[in-house]
Amino acid sequence: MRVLASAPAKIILFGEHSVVYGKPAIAAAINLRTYVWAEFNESGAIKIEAKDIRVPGLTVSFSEDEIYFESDYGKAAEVLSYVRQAIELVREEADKNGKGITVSITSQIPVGAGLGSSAAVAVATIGAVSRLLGLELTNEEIGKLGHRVELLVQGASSGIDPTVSAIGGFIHYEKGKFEHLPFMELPIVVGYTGSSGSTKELVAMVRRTREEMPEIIEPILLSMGKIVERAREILLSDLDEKVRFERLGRLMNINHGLLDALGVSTKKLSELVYAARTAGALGAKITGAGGGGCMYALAPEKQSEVATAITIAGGTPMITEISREGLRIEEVIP
Ligand SMILES: Nc1ncnc2c1ncn2[C@@H]1O[C@H](COP(=O)(O)OP(=O)(O)O)[C@@H](O)[C@H]1O
Ligand SMILES: C[C@@](O)(CCOP(=O)(O)O)CC(=O)O
Ligand SMILES: [Mg+2]
Repeated sequence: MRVLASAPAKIILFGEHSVVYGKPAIAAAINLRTYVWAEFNESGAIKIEAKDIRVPGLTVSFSEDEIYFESDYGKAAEVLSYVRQAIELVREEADKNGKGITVSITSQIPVGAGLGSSAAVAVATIGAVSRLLGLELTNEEIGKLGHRVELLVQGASSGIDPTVSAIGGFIHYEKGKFEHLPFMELPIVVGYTGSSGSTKELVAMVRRTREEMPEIIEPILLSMGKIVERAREILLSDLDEKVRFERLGRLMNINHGLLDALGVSTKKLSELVYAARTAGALGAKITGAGGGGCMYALAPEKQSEVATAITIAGGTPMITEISREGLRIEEVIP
């Protein structure tokens, strides 16, 4: 039997980092996906084929007639830890530790770019392997297991990414609980800096700063939570669309400034943010953990101008759509 599952990337519209400290956040699934095939193998071992992830620490030596490969096994194994933990968790749930499983991954989501590639790979792996082992889990339950995977690998995780990747759409999230917001098309442009940041390291950095100067950092996190509350009210209001977008844009700009204050922006991210605003975006901010990765801009009727400005500033624009669907079982071959 072979099973193919897929799970989407996300953007965090408001509230990354503060969500780790129990504040609310708003996120949406987007139409970039990670695909995972799962099947049994005869060896009894877990085998992971990650087809488009770079393995750090690889050395290749050439002599006259031979090629030697050396790899830093620690680093290589670490890169695959989300997938490994996802498989282990499902095997524990299914109580079927004996059978070998081969998992094969292809992904459209840039890695370490703030678009939730870690959550998508965990959710798609749990989806494929749980179906292979005959477990009947809801997407919501799979989102919770995805959260456990992120906690095991990163040490800290709010759970918003695996939740939105599993259930899809547009959500308000707070302390493990989510509410679907009414589905709406948002005129956004994502700008990718081309560099990456590690969520594990950035979350740890914010934690250290908060421990060092709580009286300064706590009010910033509180303020981010207040931004989310206002954004939710605006999204649920019957205000005219133009007014809604203007207000959301202002909140995005404040949220970006606060993320910068936490130290998670980079020169390139801020350049893309300012380029987008100059080209007519109503608001622009980092999405995800930062330290590289992506920003997004809200740009009604200005999406192509903003995309051009992001390109001129050295970034890669992506005009994405919100994905209603979360985890999907694409194929089951008996
Ligand atoms: N296609 C993939 N195959 C295997 N692992 C992946 C894949 N995509 C992402 N990952 C895992 O997720 C990590 C990146 O997660 P993270 O630092 O949270 O950034 P983000 O979730 O923003 O992309 C990678 O280092 C890798 O361990
Ligand atoms: C920084 C954070 O709020 C979001 C991280 O998203 P990403 O892994 O950078 O896509 C962490 C979390 O919510 O667990
Ligand atoms: Mg992540």
